[in-house]
Amino acid sequence: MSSFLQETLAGHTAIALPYCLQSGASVQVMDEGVIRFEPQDGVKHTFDVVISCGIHGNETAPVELVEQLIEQICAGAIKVRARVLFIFGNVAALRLGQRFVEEDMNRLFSRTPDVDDGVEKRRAAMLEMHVMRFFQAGGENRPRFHYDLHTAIHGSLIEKFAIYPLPKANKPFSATEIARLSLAGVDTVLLQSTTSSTFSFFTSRQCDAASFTVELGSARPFGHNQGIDLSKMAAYLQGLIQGELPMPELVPAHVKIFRVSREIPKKSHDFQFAIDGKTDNFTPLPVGMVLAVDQGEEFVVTEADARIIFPNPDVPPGQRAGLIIVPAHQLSS
Ligand SMILES: O=C(O)CCC(=O)N[C@@H](CCC(=O)O)C(=O)O
Ligand SMILES: [Zn+2]
Repeated sequence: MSSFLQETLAGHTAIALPYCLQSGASVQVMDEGVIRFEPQDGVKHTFDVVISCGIHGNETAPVELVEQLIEQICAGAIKVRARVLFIFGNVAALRLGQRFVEEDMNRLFSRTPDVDDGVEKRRAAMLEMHVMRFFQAGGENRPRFHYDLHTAIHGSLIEKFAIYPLPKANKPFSATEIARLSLAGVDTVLLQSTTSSTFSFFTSRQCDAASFTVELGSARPFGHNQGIDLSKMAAYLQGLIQGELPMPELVPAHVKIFRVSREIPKKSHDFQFAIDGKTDNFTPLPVGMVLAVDQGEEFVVTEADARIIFPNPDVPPGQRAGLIIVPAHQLSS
C-alpha cells in the first residue's frame, strides 16, 4: 500500500474529518503533507509533539524517517499516547528534489503575509497556522516539543547537531532538553540567542515549545541515505509518540555546547568568502582571519576558538552566508 508520503508526493491529498485507526488512535489529514495523530479517547496523554521535515526539499533522510514513523503508527506498531503532528514541509520542493522552488522556506517564518506571496511564503504561513492550532488545541501548561529535522548541504566535522533557539520570554536554555537530544543521538547543541526567521524559532517564540532545528547528516536524494544512522533518533521519537518522556536532569559530560556568536551577512552580490564555500561545518577559524569581503568591507574573525557553520556564498543578498560559533561555558544566553 502507498504511504502517506507517497500519496502526498503524488498529489493525492484527501483532507477529511478525523477517523479511527484499528489501534483506536485518531488520525486526520490537515493539509498537504500535514497529518495529526491523537490517542484513543480515555488514554491519558500529557504532552504534544510536532515533528517536521522536508522544509528543504533535498534533505530526504529525515523525510524517510518520518514516513516510517507514520507507517508504524498506521500499522499499530507504535501506540499513540501523545498528540503528534507530522509535517512534510516543502512538498513542492520535495517533488523536485531541490532545497526550494522560489525561496528558502526556512527564512520565511514569523513574517506578515502579503497578497503577492509566492509558493514558499504561503506554505510557511500555512504551517504557522497548523502548528499554532495544534498546540492551542492541546491546551496550555503542558509540555510542547518541536523537532524540525534537516540534513546539511556540506560535510561536517560533527555529523549530528541541533540549533536551539532561545526559549520564549527569556527562559533559560534547558539542560533537560539538551540531555533529551543526546538520548536521540544528537550530542552537539548550538545555542542561538538572537531572533531568526526559521521554523524552530517560530514555534519556540509563538507556541512556547521546546524547539530545535536538528541536523542529521548530509543531504542526499531519496533512497541514498543508508550512510546515515538514525536509529537513536527513531527510537527517541517512537518513545515520545508512545508517551515516554525521559526526564534527565544533567547534560552528559560528552555533550558539546556552542553558542552562535554572529551571523556572516551577505550584503551584496560582491560577497566573497576567503575560504572554500564548501568548507566543512565546525571547521576552526583563527582569530584575525579575513573570512569574507563584501563591497570592500572585510568580515574578520575576532572570536577565540571560533568555528564556521553552514557556509553558503550562494544565498541571496540580505541573508546569512554562514554562522560563527564559539564554545559555550554556561547555559545562560
Ligand atoms: O547545510 C546548510 O548550509 C544548511 C542546512 C540547513 O538547512 N540548516 C538550517 C538551519 C536552521 C537554523 O539555523 O535553525 C537552515 O539553514 O535553514
Ligand atoms: Zn535544511
